[in-house]
Amino acid sequence: MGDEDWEAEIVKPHVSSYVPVFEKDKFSSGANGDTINRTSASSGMYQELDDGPAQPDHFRRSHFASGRSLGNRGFSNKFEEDDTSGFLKGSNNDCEDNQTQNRGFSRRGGNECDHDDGVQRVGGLFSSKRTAVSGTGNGDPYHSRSGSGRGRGGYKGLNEEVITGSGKNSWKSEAEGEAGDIQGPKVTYIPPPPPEDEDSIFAHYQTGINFDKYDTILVEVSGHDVPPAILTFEEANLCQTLNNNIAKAGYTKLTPVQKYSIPIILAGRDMMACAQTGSGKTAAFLLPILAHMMRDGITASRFKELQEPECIIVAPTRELINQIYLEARKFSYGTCVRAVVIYGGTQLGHSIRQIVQGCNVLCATPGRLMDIISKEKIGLKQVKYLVLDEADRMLDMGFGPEMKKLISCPGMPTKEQRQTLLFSATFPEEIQRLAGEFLKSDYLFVAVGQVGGACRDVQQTVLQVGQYSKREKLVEILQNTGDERTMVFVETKKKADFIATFLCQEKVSTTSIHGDREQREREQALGDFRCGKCPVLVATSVAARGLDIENVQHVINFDLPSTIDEYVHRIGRTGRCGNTGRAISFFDPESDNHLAQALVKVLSDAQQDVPAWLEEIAFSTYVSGFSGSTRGNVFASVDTRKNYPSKSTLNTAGFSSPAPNPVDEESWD
Ligand SMILES: Nc1ncnc2c1ncn2[C@@H]1O[C@H](COP(=O)(O)OP(=O)(O)OP(=O)(O)O)[C@@H](O)[C@H]1O
Repeated sequence: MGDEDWEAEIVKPHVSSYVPVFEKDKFSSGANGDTINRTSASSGMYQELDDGPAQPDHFRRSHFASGRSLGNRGFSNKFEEDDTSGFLKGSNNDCEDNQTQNRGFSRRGGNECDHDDGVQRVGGLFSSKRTAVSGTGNGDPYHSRSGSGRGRGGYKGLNEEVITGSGKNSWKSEAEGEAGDIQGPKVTYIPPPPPEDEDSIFAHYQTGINFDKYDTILVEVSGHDVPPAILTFEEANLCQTLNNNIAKAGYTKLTPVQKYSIPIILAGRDMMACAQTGSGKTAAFLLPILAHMMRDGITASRFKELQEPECIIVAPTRELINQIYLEARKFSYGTCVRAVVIYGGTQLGHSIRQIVQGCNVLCATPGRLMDIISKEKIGLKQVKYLVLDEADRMLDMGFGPEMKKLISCPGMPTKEQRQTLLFSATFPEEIQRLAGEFLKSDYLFVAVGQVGGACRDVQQTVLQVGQYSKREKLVEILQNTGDERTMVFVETKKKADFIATFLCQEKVSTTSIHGDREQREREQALGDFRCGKCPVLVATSVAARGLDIENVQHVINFDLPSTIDEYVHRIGRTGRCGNTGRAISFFDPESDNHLAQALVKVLSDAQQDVPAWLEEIAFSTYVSGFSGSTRGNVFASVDTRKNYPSKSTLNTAGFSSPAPNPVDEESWD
């Protein structure tokens, strides 16, 4: 029995959902009832303030307060003092908190993801036990990564785990943690079931004014024997129930990635697809998979001793996998296919209970998936479809090893026997090369153009703002945006709490999401943001990818991310599905110069204004041979394979009349 007494949990009826783990230690504040866990790993700001008797009352009162009147409160308040005593000092720690200073490949994807299940586990076939490898450069990029950021939910940095509570952060290797001295708390959170009524299941937001402009996007498909694209849902020849569900979801027209991916998947081909944020990649893989499952006549049965899902979908964060599950549930509504979601930060027994009720499509975060497999709660023999959403993230050093373990699990069909589908808005070359291990050699690569990967429906602005002026600028911007739903991205978990608190003090109704918050708090925060109760969400990169939230009009990069790909994902939280949005980024020349060149490329590719000062910085920090990750090409990402034929078309044209290839020739041969 591991840390979580899941067997007992299965037989015992639950007393209640929402069982807080640290009830005593929580303080709750503000009208929305949001809470901050004092014992969480984010020891910085909160513990400093909590521990001392001099904690200002207004801090407690204002945190997550509701109401919004951005008066001229100025900045000469308690937080000014904190600038030097707490936050700014702390922010240096913060930077170490989550990250190595390496800004390259090893940090791709930002600082947070969901490796863990909230408890530390030892032993077992797929135990979380990992060897901390201190060195890099052994030739295998996967070997130099950390295992799971365990404990409280976040990615703690490569090979390291932050031990808090001593007043300053110290570093500890994972191997030490494995010895058992950092036992995570037992996770008891049971997420509330999603609403079951049809209206809620099919609730959707409207496509935007630029939805039809998708028709002018260039698409390139490379590989042999490419199935022709379809132009309408009817051409996909899906069964009636699926068609009904598509109609109820409000889909009348295919997006480009759907036009190309659906026939490829229906033809049984492996594929890697890169398409801009918010352009419908989820339905692009769900619909053909469900169509095949319906054709093959599978039925979920709670009476099977061992559940053997036909489809496994993995994604890097809990909130994203939950969203994918809701899409799967929507499209499979009224069919015999049952989708299940399991993710970390929730009670393991709850995950198992969901599975044993019947599971055809298993949506999972990697940590929880490997746990369930190690406990032999699912069999893998029937897996016909394996989907990696945010595939570049799933294959990087953070999750890649977990994914490698997954495909070599006992019973898992080989890549020749299953269909593997990789989707993302970004796909760096080095990750594409790693992906070969997962895909059949004749996989197809679909690149749905949007220059540099940033969505053109997002109006991008970059402002030069030094570290010390950022808060003032943030408030100034929020004063002008009224109640617009805004996501504010910061680089560290502690800073997320700090800025959320600061904004609440400024009477901006704000909540925050990051990996040190309990899962219940994360879901509450997202819920409050989604429904507009808190129109501002301060987030770390844990919310950068995939989240599809109605009416996010605005993304602010309070801190720029370390990679340009992460920037593309973050700003993609707005301007989705033909809607327009705005992104404002604070560029601090003290820390962000390494991004200048890539930013100039992304901005100019998306036909945005490029500030002269940014061009100057880019020029002065010029790195020869830079192509902006996989950029330097009209497509977000290009197929790195050589000698594969490719065709690019306007996506309305199928493959019959290829448009002139706008791609520089050396990239496509
Ligand atoms: N054909 C369609 N017609 C109308 N709405 C659609 C269509 N396809 C997808 N959508 C909607 O567009 C929104 C964005 O889709 P989705 O989340 O799949 O984008 P994505 O490409 O996966 O984005 P990201 O790269 O950020 O993960 C969703 O609300 C989805 O329901």
